[in-house]
Amino acid sequence: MLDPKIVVALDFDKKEEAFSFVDKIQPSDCRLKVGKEMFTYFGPEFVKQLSAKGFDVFLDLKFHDIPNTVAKAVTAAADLGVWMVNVHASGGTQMMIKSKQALKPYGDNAPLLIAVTVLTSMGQDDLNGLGILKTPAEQVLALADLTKNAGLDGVVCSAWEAEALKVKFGQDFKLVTPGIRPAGASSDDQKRIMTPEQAVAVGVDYLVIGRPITKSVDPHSVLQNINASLLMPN
Ligand SMILES: O=c1ccn([C@@H]2O[C@H](COP(=O)(O)O)[C@@H](O)[C@H]2O)c(=O)[nH]1
Repeated sequence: MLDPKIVVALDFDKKEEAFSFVDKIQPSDCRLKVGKEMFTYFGPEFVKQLSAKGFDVFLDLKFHDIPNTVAKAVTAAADLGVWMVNVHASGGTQMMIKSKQALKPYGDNAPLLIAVTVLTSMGQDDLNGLGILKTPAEQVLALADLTKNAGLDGVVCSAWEAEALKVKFGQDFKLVTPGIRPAGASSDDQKRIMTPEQAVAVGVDYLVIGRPITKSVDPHSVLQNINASLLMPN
């Protein structure tokens, strides 16, 4: 069975541009991530259109609210038929437990439920600004611990934390990492970055990549080249 590792962040403000990209690729090349921008513009119908083309969709809305509200939002995502959905681990244990319970009726068809730890755009200064004195790695570990204990399937983190998380939580605990940048690419607003090849080598399960692919002059070739690089031994 195909299990593409790349999840392309479809952050476009025009549906036509997103479809022009999607029409050049296959579900065997990558999965697709729909985040706040495209979901706010184009809604559930857009997600259904991507699924109808055969793509697994990661609905990256990072729910963060009281347990009842988040559990219902996660249920709505499951009804939409997405492959993966996420919440913020900092929403707390009860919020995560209730969200996981909400997916029970879906059995094997439930989406993977993962939790965001520390955004990849944040470094030590950003954490300190929030009054958090732990290092990003320590804070990720603490939030991943809450996530694992709440029974979720994995976390969103940076590839920098991947090795330690796999050692502590095991191979089945999924690691989904944005902040992936091919060598030489601009880091944009990302702070904790790693190349696709290095990220796979440290145990990342799914690589979220947006602008380095979608803003390039030949996005399809960039995607193919990254996929090819993942097959080569380091
Ligand atoms: O910690 C996080 C969580 C989510 N994201 C999302 O991933 C993509 C990254 O896009 P790039 O263009 O490759 O930077 C984007 O949709 C973010 O909302 C993240 O970057 N970091």
